Amino acid sequence: MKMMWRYVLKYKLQFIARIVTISLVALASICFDFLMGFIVDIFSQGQVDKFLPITIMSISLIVIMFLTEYIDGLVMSNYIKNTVNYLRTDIFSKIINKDIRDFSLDNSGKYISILYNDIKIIEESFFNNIFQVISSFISFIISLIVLFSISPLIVVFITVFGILGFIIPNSLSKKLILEKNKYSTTLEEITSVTKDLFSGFEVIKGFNISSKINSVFKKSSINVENSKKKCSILESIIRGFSLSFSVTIYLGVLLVGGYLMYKQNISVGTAIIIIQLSTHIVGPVKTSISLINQIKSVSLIADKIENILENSNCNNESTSLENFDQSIKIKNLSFSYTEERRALENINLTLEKDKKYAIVGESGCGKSTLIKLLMRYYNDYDGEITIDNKDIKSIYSSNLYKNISMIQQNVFMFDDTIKENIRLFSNHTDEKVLDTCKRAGIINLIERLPNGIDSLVGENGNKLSGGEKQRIAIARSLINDTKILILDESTSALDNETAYNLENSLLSLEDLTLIVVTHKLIKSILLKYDEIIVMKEGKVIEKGSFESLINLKGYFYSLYYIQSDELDSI
Ligand SMILES: Nc1ncnc2c1ncn2[C@@H]1O[C@H](COP(=O)(O)OP(=O)(O)OP(=O)(O)O)[C@@H](O)[C@H]1O
Repeated sequence: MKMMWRYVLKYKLQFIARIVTISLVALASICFDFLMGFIVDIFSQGQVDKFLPITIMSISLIVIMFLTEYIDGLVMSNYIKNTVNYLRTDIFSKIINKDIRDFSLDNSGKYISILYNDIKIIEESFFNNIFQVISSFISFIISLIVLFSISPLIVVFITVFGILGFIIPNSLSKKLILEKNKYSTTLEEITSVTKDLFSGFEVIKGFNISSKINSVFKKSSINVENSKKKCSILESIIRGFSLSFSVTIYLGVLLVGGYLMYKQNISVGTAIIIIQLSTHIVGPVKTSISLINQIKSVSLIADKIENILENSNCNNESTSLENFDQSIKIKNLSFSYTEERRALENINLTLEKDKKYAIVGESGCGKSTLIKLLMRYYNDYDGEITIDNKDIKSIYSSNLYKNISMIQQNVFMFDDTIKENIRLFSNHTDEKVLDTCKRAGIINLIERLPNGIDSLVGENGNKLSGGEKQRIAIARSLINDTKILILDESTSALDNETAYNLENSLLSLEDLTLIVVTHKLIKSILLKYDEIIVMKEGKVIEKGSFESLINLKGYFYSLYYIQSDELDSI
């Protein structure tokens, strides 16, 4: 909850300004009560000479009430705009700065739900209500002081019933807090489910499972509505209690005021002022209980957001790496995703600058995991990875990712132009983008498109083929003159000829350290690698040139034999 108060007070001046403006609105409304009393007294006592001044006062008050209400609205909308925007962008940046392990602990639908559903609940139940409570409190105190000066008896009566009216509904608030939290969880679930179902649209159609999917969605939707219904019922019980107590107070004040007037202790005008002021006491007692409960109900949501945003890894970046000059060294590297099984075990490797490495092995042997650690996707491994003798954990991200980049099997495309997808919103010129397109082998595609590099790729590149997306991803790395390029099955979507040409051209780039994870064991390509790293069950079991591994007649030999008909010709 502390986190929420930090956001509430982020724009302190605007917060204070809003308190001032709501106080003015409350004061203007109390002035109106007095004015009503004065007007009644003037006429009941026949003071005609005061008619003109009271008319002028009335007109002035109308103008003041309009202005205070208008200024208060302006101040409030400004405050909410800035605070909610700050809250949302801050949460977004915390999510985006998570490391991959932390990020993948939660379904991305949860993050989306925080950014939209939870923030909406927080805006409505927390930010708006805080000011309403403050406003009610100000009206309550002023009215109470004024009433006390008129009749202490009325104040005693109000205080007793006010306290009772506060305590009883308040005891229901804990239940409401829990229900609100459940409601937020069901919203999260439905967002995750919807996101997953839409992502799998093609599978749903292809396997004709629309009706089953409808029932999955219906179940989530029913959960949301049931949970919302429980919250509404609880809120109406709380409102019912508040209403009963406030009506009791209101009627009690009326009776005492009427009695005082009957005894001629007070004038008719003063009786009207008492009745009017009591509405400023009853109103706040009635509303602030449910407002305070709504504010409290946000506390569990706030705690949940805080937990989700917590980052288990602290940032240790303190070393610069302007250029990659020597080698990457991996020493005694072990890593597990889960406690049950090691994905990598005691890996020792040296990858020298400008050399070309192929990593091979059966599916699930740990190839992708190894390169994810090289990319620093995960930090919690045993052993050490250094680049030019600098621990990669300590290298500034900006330096690390300037020197090293990776292209994966599934290429992510922004819903933007080919140009922006290649230069990733940096300042490279069109000429440079086109030149890179040539090197990555997509210039033919670009020339066919009416808008060239300014053509839109569609949501996640759905206007492009898998092979085109992979070539755009390669161009994305080449444009930044990356020193170390890692390909994780990146040519899998290309036809054999294109894949061969692309890999060949990357292998011929002299100032590039190339690390390629591959399943395709093609002799003519493998011969060009300086070293082939062979993995099995999380370990590096063989390494060397193609010739030496074949001569070894070990694991690589059998892998190659299974895949290749060429063996006889070696
Ligand atoms: N995020 C994850 N959580 C838990 N286990 C994982 C995760 N990613 C991979 N693994 C497991 O770690 C092991 C190594 O996976 P990895 O993806 O590195 O294999 P790979 O050799 O690249 O396989 P492939 O050639 O099929 O891509 C596998 O047993 C896999 O199931």
